[in-house]
Amino acid sequence: MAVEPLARKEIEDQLSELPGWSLDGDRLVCSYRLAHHFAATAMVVHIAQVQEELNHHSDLTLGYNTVSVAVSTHSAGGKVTRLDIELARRITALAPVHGAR
Ligand SMILES: C[C@H](O)[C@H](O)[C@H]1CNC2=NC(N)=NC(=O)C2=N1
Repeated sequence: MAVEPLARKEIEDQLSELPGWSLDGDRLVCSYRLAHHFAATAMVVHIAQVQEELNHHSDLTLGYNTVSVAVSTHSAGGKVTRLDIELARRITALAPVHGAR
């Protein structure tokens, strides 16, 4: 079943419950800072596990002690859908486990 792009108002409502996340063009983005490189790497692996579970994948960028995430739904023309909101919620929930800020 095709997943539909969310209306701007709906995205903004959802973002109000996703601290640190914002809309950058058509993508939801968030950047985290961690204590050191290994912690950042572990967070990337954790996010990858969740993405495989959801079958929905972000563009993930690993820095020295940073993790940046950008997500949109390819099959919806690169727009934000409920699948992106769900992934953002899951990443937000796992971030504190890694001490990410
Ligand atoms: C075949 C597989 O279901 C698709 O390629 C999935 C995988 N992960 C995906 N991730 C994202 N962000 N958008 C998609 O449309 C998407 N599609």
